[in-house]
Amino acid sequence: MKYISTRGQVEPKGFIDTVLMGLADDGGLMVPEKVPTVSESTLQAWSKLSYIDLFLNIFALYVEDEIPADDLRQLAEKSYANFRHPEVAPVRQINDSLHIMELFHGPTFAFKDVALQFMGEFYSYISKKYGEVIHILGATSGDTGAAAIQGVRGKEGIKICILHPHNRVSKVQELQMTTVDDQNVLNLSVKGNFDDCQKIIKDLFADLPFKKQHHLRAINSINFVRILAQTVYYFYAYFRTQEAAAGRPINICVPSGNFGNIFSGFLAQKMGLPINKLIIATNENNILERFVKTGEYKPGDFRSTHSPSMDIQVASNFERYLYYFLNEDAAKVSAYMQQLQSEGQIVLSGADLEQVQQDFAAHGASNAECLDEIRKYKQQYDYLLDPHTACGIAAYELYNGDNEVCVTLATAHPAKFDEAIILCDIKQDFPAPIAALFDMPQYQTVIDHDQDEVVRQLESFYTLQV
Ligand SMILES: Cc1ncc(COP(=O)(O)O)c(C=O)c1O
Ligand SMILES: N[C@@H](CCOP(=O)(O)O)C(=O)O
Repeated sequence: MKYISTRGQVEPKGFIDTVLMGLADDGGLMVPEKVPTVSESTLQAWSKLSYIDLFLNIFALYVEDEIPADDLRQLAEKSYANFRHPEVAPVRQINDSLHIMELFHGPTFAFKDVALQFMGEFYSYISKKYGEVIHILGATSGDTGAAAIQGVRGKEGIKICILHPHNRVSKVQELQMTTVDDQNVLNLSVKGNFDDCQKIIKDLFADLPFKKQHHLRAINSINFVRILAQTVYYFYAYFRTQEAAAGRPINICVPSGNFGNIFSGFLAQKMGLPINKLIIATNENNILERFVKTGEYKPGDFRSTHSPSMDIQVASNFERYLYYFLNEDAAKVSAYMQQLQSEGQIVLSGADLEQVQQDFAAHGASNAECLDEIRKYKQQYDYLLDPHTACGIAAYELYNGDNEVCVTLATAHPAKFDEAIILCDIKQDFPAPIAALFDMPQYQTVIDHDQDEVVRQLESFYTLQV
């Protein structure tokens, strides 16, 4: 299996080189040269597998012989060993049409752990086996950073620097990142928003001499392995729901920001998983909703909402979708991305827009709707939603048709976002690992939104002996 760039200017690469490259060297995103498809009989066989065995079967199609099967199994087992639920990502039935897949049983209580625990193990393996220097650089609206830091803290041969928007992540997210005192971790709290942080790191990755000199590696969903690891739970969600669905079509509804999570669902669908509808749920930063409803992809004004991890206007995986939408024509993708940069928007209409609407439904929940859903589900089902999942539930309620079943992905534990829960007049108990954070000292450097300052911080971090 080889991987190529959505912009067509990178020589085909193997799996490991693709992971190490992160953002493609031509500014695009890496994708498989050919998406492997699975037959109905394979789906049938996979439907009984444990989470880890399913992971290994899916990864085998993409990694081929680059990582020996025993090594891959060990990496997967280690990655999921410290999840609090034996199933990794259990599915709970809420009522006849709604199932919730809980993706928050990992160490940092958000769905990012599912892929980032594996990435931490994977980078450590590559560093030991091939002597690669791993200097992770990432941007976060709160969850990716916490999960990535947790995945690699204290690991030999790896340093990690995470940029988060100053005062724009929840208190628990901030504490999860900044109470880590390992010498291989640097937290930069940037006076700006997530899009500013993401732009800085993408520009640094695009500076190829800088990237090479400092061995920069990506953990955000620009890295294809993040997408692949997330694909596993779409299969798992589908299989766990099939019996209760009893032949009814199964939709999957996904709280979305950077478009990485839902793109993993799109990939699962391309591989042959018969998901009926993929429903995009966003908040008041509703660029994805506007795109699906009107064909206009245009970053708007940034809004701070009750679901801060989805406060994103520039969704980096949109380019991967565009690539498949444009029938894998890299030249057209480059032209569209050029247009986005020069004109600030991409507009699709007519049959193109109809195609988008066949691929996705989308809803951007208002702040009020988000809180209403939290209150309603607590009252009706005694189930406490986190505000991102609550946006998902609002979209499920709008788009799940009669006689359809929907799995809504619960992307975080409500304890991470108590700011929203308090507004609903609900008092929750914090799980012990979260409660413990409040007594710990914090380590972070607050900086202006300034790429040169990030470079200075990185250069001094990389000279430190850890
Ligand atoms: C809790 C939570 N829900 C949803 C999302 C959106 O996921 P994605 O960025 O992959 O679209 C994020 C972060 O991105 C998140 O942290
Ligand atoms: N919500 C994310 C934003 C970054 O998304 P990623 O999937 O590209 O890592 C976060 O929690 O940081």
